[in-house]
Amino acid sequence: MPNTGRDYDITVGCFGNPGSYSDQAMKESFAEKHIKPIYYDHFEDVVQAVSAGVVRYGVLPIENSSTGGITEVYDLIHRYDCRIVGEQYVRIEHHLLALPGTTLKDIRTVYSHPQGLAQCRDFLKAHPDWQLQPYFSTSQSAERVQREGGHDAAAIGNAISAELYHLQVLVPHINDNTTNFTRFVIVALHTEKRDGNNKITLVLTVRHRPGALYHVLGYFFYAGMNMTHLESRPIKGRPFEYFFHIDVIGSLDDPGVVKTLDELAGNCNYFKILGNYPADTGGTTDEIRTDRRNVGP
Ligand SMILES: O=C(O)C(=O)C[C@]1(C(=O)O)C=C[C@@H](O)C=C1
Repeated sequence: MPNTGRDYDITVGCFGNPGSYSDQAMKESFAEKHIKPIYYDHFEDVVQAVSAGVVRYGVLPIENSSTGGITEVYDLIHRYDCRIVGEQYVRIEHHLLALPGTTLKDIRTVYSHPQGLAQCRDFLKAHPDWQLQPYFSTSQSAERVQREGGHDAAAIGNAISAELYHLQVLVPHINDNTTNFTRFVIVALHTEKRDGNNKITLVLTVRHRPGALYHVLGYFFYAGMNMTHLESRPIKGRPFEYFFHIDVIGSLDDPGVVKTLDELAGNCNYFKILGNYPADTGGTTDEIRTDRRNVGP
């Protein structure tokens, strides 16, 4: 994040409450800053707070290595006209959390964020009698189990939540995919220009004719720009037409990249740059790369 010289001023909107994975992402991303976090129950609240200037930045999950794009977040960033100014990968290690003394036989209800439930589907399938209850975030689920104080409930969340909300880890490492990562984005109202911005996020629509997307992707291929993500989102009121959200490696300081994007924009019905920011190249991404070699069904 940029050094504003007035770090104590930095208000950051974060999804969930203390202990959520978004909280973890925020703390890693702003590790060297003094921030004032404000927590929100819904993804939209975070984006709205950024858009209204209540917070300077917002932290939201956008993509998971097991369950794919968190489509609501793509739509919100675009709809509220926010910009992406950073990204942070976090390794997701889900555990089954319950009050000390709880046994598996006691459990009737399991709370978690829908993503938490989706990422532990195989483990949960082995307990068909449990009622799966989607709740705001993983950490709020843990907090609820503590607050309600019953041995008939458990939450899916991380070890930080277990500690914060005085729960025991009843079953560790319950995510289906042992190499489970979520990519978080840092959003702001405006683009931030700084050295090391090497990833670009775009949103565009293509002309309605055969091969239009192929044609668009060809620009990246011929410019040698590595495309790291493509997500299609339906356009409201225009059935079977899509916004394409695209991440490519490149910097807007590079005249070749700017020229390629200009040409590309000329071939789209709609084209917007949502951000140019430093790709997260921390230790986690090296782990992801290693894991990519272990592909399987
Ligand atoms: O519930 C949380 O703790 C969150 O930060 C949300 C969230 C998500 O929506 O993807 C973040 C990371 C994990 O993938 C599971 C849940």
